[in-house]
Amino acid sequence: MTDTDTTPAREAATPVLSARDLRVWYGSKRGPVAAVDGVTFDVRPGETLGLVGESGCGKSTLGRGVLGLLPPGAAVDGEVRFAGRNLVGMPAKDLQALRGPELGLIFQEPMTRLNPLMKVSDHFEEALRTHNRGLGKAQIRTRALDALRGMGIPASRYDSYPHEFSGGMRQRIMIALALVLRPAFVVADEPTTALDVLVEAQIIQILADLRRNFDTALVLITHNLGIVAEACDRVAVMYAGHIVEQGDAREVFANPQHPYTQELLRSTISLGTTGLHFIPGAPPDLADPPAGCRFHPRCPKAMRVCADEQPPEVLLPTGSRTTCWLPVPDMTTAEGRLPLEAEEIGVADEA
Ligand SMILES: Nc1ncnc2c1ncn2[C@@H]1O[C@H](COP(=O)(O)OP(=O)(O)OP(=O)(O)O)[C@@H](O)[C@H]1O
Repeated sequence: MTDTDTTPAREAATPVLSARDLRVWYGSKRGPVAAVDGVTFDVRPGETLGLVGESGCGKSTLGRGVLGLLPPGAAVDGEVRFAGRNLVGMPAKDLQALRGPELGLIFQEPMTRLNPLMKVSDHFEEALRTHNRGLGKAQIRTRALDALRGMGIPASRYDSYPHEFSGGMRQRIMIALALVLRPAFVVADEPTTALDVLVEAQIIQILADLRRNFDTALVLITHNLGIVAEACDRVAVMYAGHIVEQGDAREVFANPQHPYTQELLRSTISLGTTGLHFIPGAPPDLADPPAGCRFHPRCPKAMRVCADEQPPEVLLPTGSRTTCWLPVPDMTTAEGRLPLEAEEIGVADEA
């Protein structure tokens, strides 16, 4: 396959958001936790980038770091280009002004984001008034009801309180609230985790409509590889603070290059699953990650070089990128390519 075979027209569009060498640390008793450690990616208009990886690999930190929504005590470095400006280091007031009308975030716990004392209508009025001062009450109502209808919430519930809705409905209200401002870029962090599969399918459909209708660029953080296969144009696979593989979602799923992606895909349950596969061991402590490739202690294809040196990022003919020594035989010695025995890396017992 050539580059052009797998490159959609969208690839040519200027990215809405570009992250370059983004790093985020948290302070901890054990020293700094490098939760995002040198991450680079682009998201283009109307594109959905799925961000996947095991728990604790830094997905939420990346999503929040991009939007400047990190807790106190977190440090961030690198560049996040959006509308010609770098969001990293931008004054809080300027960032606050971009959030909502330009940058949106959909969280996974709606009840903690909706004010129990405010009706749904109050939430919409507050969001729209803050960012569209010229809108009258009737216009606000029309915009809000349109957004709610799109989420399957009837107009008759406009004046209800959050506790009067089911969990799935509250999540849809939250999404409507984030989308009513039509932001150019949205991070959706596990937006469907707590929901049943029918509501989940509905929300994924709504997110797809959103990018089709408004060209919204979306980063979708999820544990569910099925959702990525169905709803994402591109996928980025995160392991221990790094993106280890990224590319066209269909290409990566059909032809995963990084052993971590291969293992992650093997661990997924499907109708054809005959036995359960899991990846031995656990992601490393990010306050003290292993030298070389961070996946090497768990990698079934690890070589000596993987334990010693960080792998380079390799651009593959398909347009995918992988950070792995396997595709670069000419960059290491024959000895470096000898297989690494499990006992040499201390995971023999766990495996
Ligand atoms: N506020 C914090 N203070 C200190 N460490 C944190 C904080 N938030 C996250 N971490 C650490 O940063 C690392 C990445 O966490 P993060 O929540 O970003 O991962 P994740 O891939 O989104 O996980 P999950 O899928 O479970 O949400 C973990 O080691 C976590 O313990």
